Amino acid sequence: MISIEGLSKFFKQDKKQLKAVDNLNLKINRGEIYGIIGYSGAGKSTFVRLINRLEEPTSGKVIIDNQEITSLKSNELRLARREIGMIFQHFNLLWSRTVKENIAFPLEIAGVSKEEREKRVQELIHLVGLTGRENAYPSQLSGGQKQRVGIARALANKPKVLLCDEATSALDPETTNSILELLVDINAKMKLTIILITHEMHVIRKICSSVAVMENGKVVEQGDVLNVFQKPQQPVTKKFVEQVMGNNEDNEVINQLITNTASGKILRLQFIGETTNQALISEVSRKFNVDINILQGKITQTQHGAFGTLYVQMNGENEVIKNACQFIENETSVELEVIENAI
Ligand SMILES: Nc1ncnc2c1ncn2[C@@H]1O[C@H](COP(=O)(O)OP(=O)(O)OP(=O)(O)O)[C@@H](O)[C@H]1O
Repeated sequence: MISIEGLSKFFKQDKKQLKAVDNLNLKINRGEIYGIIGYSGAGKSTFVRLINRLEEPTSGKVIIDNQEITSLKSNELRLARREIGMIFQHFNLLWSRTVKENIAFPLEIAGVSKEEREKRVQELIHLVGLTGRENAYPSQLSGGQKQRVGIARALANKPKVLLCDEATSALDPETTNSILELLVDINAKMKLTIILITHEMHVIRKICSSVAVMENGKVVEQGDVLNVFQKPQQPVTKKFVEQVMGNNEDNEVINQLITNTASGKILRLQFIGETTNQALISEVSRKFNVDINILQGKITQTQHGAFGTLYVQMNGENEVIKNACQFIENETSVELEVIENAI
């Protein structure tokens, strides 16, 4: 468990005090992938750098598994840092060293024997999918491969925690996905806690179980990713959710659907953590002899199942439609709202 208590970092800027991180309080469970999202300048990087004390806090505590990181002396801090790996947006690799030598670097510093180093480096190269590239230099690698080296290096000393500072922001969407999948794989295999900062909600959606939203140095909202997607409270959170879901639920859209739909009933289906959204439509259609047309909507996958809204048109006899609706309401976790009888 990681506990952040009253953590603050103030900088002096033009004789004024800038509150980059302002009284942060968070609890992060062991083994989870915890996302911190915020726009540029929100204080995310400063926060993540306070966790391993790359930045010294103005006040407050960081406690990892009962060890107060913020009160450690420099010797103790050096040892504690072996248990906190970090990866960066621009990879921070050593350009004059090969892939193998970059990954071995933290092991050399930790005084690991040559034989053991070589064994561990081979394991890591295999883990991050870089077999065959051991002797390449960073300049010969793609962005995704460079980040794989960064990840292998961060994992060399078998840390308990991995900090990811905008680790996919310099990568194209496809490479981003492959790096995110690698992080999920590592999280499951090594049971390590991942704290990831980003300004992209799809990164949170894809791999995080919990999220905190930062604005002006403060956490303005936090919770399970599904809950935050379902009921974003703060304007900034709503904007982030719209990055993924769009903003298609206004009355105008619904009115248009009603006008354009000639028969049957229009239903709004809200999926929250559902794993079988496609199966539901075909199941209801088969079971009740109704036709279901998907009119519009968006379903997206999170770590805890599907989330989103579908507008559908259901055609059939009134009594049958009623039974089908009752089935959806009573037998599934999908929330149903009958919008309107089409004319
Ligand atoms: N060393 C520093 N000295 C002075 N001000 C700083 C320093 N580091 C960060 N800041 C300021 O603190 C605020 C938060 O910066 P931070 O980099 O943590 O935000 P961020 O959310 O990570 O944004 P970005 O994604 O753009 O890096 C900004 O206003 C920044 O200018």
